[in-house]
Amino acid sequence: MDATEPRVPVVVVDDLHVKYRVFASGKAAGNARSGLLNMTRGIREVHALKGVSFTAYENETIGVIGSNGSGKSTLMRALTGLTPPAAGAVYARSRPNLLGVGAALLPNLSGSRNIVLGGLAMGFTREEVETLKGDIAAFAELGDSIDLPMRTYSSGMQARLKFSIASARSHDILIVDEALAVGDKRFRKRSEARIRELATEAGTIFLVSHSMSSIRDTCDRTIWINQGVLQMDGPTDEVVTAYEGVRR
Ligand SMILES: Nc1ncnc2c1ncn2[C@@H]1O[C@H](COP(=O)(O)OP(=O)(O)OP(=O)(O)O)[C@@H](O)[C@H]1O
Repeated sequence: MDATEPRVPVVVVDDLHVKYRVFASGKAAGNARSGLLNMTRGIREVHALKGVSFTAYENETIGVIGSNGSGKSTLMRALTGLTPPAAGAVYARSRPNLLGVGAALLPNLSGSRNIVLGGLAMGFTREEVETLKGDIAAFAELGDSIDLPMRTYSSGMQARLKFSIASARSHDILIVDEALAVGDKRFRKRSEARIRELATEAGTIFLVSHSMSSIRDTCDRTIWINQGVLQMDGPTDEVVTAYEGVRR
């Protein structure tokens, strides 16, 4: 992109807080006189995101990293609107899509039938699905297995098919959560290339991953979430190097 071109903001996250309320197994305090149980003692609050702020721009591919339980998935669910903020806000140009068609696929149907089903579930018309069917099957590289029921596929084969269906459509704002961790190395390289292609075709991509090589190969910018706080936000190389430094 030309450095003099004004950057178009696509997602603005403003001082976002997310809290979960969970019932912890503990001693519920009894109130002898009323006979009612005081359950409040058993409710624990997890403050999963504590004031996260950043702006994502058009055509950026942003890596999201952090250790287990740091708040990455919570942040992504908040972007899609699935998890409501306790405070702060998320503003987005259009609704961010989570890459995935998992729920729509049926194990007893063949790969080809699932391509049609998954395509329709993603909002393609019948004609569009018919046109794209061949490309989706070719990208998945499942050979003759494409005519076998999906329940006979290995988890890697299923992941390939899901990725191929989900990435057939370009999205304005796309969230890819660990989808690349499955599949073999060659497929991972091809899916990374496909993600870069989607980023140029359309808008903005968030890639959540524990694979630093995927993040380095795919993202120009990376945000690091640590215990619910935005620890660092900047060029991928700098952020990943700092992250790997503290994990050593
Ligand atoms: N539905 C939920 N109810 C209660 N607590 C939750 C819920 N989902 C997540 N949490 C808590 O919120 C915190 C952040 O979890 P989150 O799943 O966002 O982390 P993450 O960075 O995506 O982790 P991972 O790398 O393991 O996928 C954790 O402490 C987790 O236990």
